[in-house]
Amino acid sequence: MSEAGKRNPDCAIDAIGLKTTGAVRYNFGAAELYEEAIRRGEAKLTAQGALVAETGQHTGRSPKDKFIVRDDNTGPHVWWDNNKAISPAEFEALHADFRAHAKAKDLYVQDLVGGADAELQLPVRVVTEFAWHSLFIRNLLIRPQAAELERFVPEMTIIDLPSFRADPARHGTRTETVIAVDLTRKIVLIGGTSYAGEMKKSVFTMLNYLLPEKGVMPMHCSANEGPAGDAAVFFGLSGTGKTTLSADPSRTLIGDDEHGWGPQGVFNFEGGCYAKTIRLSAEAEPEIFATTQRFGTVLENVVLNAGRVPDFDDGSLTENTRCAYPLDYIPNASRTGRAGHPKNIIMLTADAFGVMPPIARLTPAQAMYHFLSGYTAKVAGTEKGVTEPEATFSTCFGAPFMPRHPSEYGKLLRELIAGHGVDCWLVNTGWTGGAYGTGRRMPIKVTRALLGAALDGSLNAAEFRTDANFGFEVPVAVPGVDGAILDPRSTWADKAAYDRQAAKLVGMFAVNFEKFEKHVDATILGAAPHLQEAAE
Ligand SMILES: Nc1ncnc2c1ncn2[C@@H]1O[C@H](COP(=O)(O)OP(=O)(O)OP(=O)(O)O)[C@@H](O)[C@H]1O
Ligand SMILES: O=C([O-])CC(=O)C(=O)O
Ligand SMILES: [Mn+2]
Repeated sequence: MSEAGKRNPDCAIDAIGLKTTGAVRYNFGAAELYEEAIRRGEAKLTAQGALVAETGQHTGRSPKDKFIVRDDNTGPHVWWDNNKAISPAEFEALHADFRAHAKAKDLYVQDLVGGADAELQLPVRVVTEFAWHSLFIRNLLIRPQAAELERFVPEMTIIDLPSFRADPARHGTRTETVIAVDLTRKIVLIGGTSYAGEMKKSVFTMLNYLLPEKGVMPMHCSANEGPAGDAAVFFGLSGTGKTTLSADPSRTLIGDDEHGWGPQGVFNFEGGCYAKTIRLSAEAEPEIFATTQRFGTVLENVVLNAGRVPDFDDGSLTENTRCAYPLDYIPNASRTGRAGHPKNIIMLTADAFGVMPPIARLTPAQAMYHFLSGYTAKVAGTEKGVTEPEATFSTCFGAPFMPRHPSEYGKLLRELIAGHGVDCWLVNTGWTGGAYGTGRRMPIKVTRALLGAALDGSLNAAEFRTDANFGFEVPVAVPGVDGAILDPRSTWADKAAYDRQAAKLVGMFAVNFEKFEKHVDATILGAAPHLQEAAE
């Protein structure tokens, strides 16, 4: 048994009101959790020593099954148009039923921390039914030192019981799946799903609620730092490239998904990464690929071939295949999880309409407009034979995780951008040469070259044109990049089709932004895209 495991493990669950006649495994490390997960038939070993688990029905988050307890404390502060409420009584019933469900189960407990800033950190106790979930969350959050564990007092509790089935009549849920968040008592109950990402995003949701009151901006972004100490943050919705682009051998990785920006600068909420692995290639993403080839990494819904080698091209379980690893599995990752104030903010979008340029410079007002819009596009399900992409607007680049009104986050960000003179950029990692179905995905090499120029400051010296539709500035030439790709219209064989597609997208932005109009001033409204007569 590990050193930490020698502490009375029952105390750890007692303290949060749980009891079980089963075993309680406290703060097990990777080796012990591997043995447990394999012994219990939860997971398998890959040929290279990673652990791989399947999640069954739920291979992604279930945002429609997420609920926040509406009480006197949260009532006035939560953005209820975006968050579903359950009553304190429904949560109580759920909590009691979770306790009953756990009463004879073996349970895994991890004492971890959210937030790399000592002043702002949130100690979290995570109790799971699955050993592999225990390893996942141990990889993802910050692992306290032994001395810190001795005096660990949890502020937040997560109980994750995938075999639990919620009862809509009794618990106020939509289905048997539930993610119930009590922001007041800092308890999250997860049932009816095995998707591990729910746990990490629960901590994110909690910090997104707690930190604005302390004047700290929580962000769905990755972050890294250049050799001159220049930090950059990369906002973006799922699949836009936060994880891929923040892993950059020339820069120190701070984190891949969730950060705070406070008076001291930027800090990671987490101690690990959760990377997409579909079609992962050693050539395009060597650092991330390497994490999948070693002991300790958790692969989720990745299919193995007969030799137990991961087949990253196999999306038969889901397109959302993932790997979860501690931050230090990336060479050149920060040991502190902290950096100074960002010099650059990148807003990532995967524009499947092929309308947006691969990079554009934003004014502070345009940055606020795009932050509140939170645009990306999803490619339609191939099985249905539909080729038309679907626009997604998710405010703050993370609406499912934002308990407060976007204007609160927007105000914080606006002040920080102004106060620190940050340069802002929009980067399209989506389609070029046409929309999805006609064009191709932006080569990662191109995106990296453009980002390199933005982050080292050289791009600011380029010649820019103003985009006719979006009003932002687009570089005309960048050393090392084929100039044609900078102007999306020029990459389309059919210019009229481009203009129609651009008009459609501008229209979608306008409709989406209506709900924010009364919350923003004229400067931000003036940064909205406007349809122009096309050139030529
Ligand atoms: N030009 C590009 N830039 C970035 N990623 C690209 C590009 N072209 C293709 N990709 C692929 O797109 C995916 C980007 O996913 P990534 O994991 O970085 O998203 P994310 O923003 O971290 O999402 P999540 O919040 O869900 O973790 C990767 O699978 C990557 O290989
Ligand atoms: O949490 C997840 O499932 C993955 C993620 O980062 C996101 O969706 O933004
Ligand atoms: Mn990611």
